[in-house]
Amino acid sequence: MSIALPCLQETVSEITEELRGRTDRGEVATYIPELARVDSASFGIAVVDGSGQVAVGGDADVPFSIQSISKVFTLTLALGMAGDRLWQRVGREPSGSRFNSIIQLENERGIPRNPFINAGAIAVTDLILSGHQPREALGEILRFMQFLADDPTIKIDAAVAASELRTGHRNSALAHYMKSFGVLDNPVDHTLGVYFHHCAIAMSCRQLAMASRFLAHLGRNPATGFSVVQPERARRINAVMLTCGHYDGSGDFAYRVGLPGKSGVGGGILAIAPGKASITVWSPGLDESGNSRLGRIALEMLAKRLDLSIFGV
Ligand SMILES: NC(=O)CC[C@H](N)C(=O)O
Repeated sequence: MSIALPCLQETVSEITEELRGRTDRGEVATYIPELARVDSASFGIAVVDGSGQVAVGGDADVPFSIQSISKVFTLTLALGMAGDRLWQRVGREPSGSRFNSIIQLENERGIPRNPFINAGAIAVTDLILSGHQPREALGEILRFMQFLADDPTIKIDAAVAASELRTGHRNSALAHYMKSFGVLDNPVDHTLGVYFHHCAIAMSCRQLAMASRFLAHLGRNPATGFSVVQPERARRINAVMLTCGHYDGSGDFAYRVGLPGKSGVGGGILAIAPGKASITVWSPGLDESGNSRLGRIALEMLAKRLDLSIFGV
């Protein structure tokens, strides 16, 4: 059993109070029309430590669209299915490009740089889909999230999925382009359908922090002792989160926060303090790289005050 983080709830409450009045929140994503309807003033934070202590602030129990944060969990599932064979389809290098960029695919035989940019996540979804109907693959992903969070109420927001299905021309282009290189096995519309729906899972900060406990604790759920992945795999997923989890903002996030993290265009950020805590923040306004602006600031404050950076003080 890990030691409880001292002053956890006080620190989380202080940060929530300090950030509540900030007006420089960035811009809410509008390219998925349904996401534009979210209240930009929302702000939530949840931290779960290894002793089971949960600290929350603001809108920690309001479900939001997890978007690309789902890619951490699809990567975990796909590694469980395909093992290291997965790395033949997708690299593990930072792209230095926007999350939905297509340019590297042409020179790199349709192999996406990493599993967290859109192209990479679509390739990972295609692996999960192999041999299954889209509905079964999606059910598997959703049940995995419910199991990890220990919460069967987690759902897919059908309006967000439909909104992205209608407008996701870039993702469709990425998928067709990869298919032309033979990187995708399944019909493109099946793969995209599953991808859009797993991005549209709605979860609260608390649910996401609970679901990612295994990444902070050597692959095990510290509450039950259940092993989700081997310690080595948890370490490697965290490594890819640190180097690639914030697209072309990954270097800046590591510099400022010093934790493996994964952002989503819904304004959520999942961060892992190995051996200590799993953390989720949510503020829908984004910076120029498509990462939550206030979310990153909140994590920077939290890591500093609780001494969480993996690089030391
Ligand atoms: N950065 C993100 O969260 C992007 C995910 C979004 N569903 C997309 O494909 O564009």
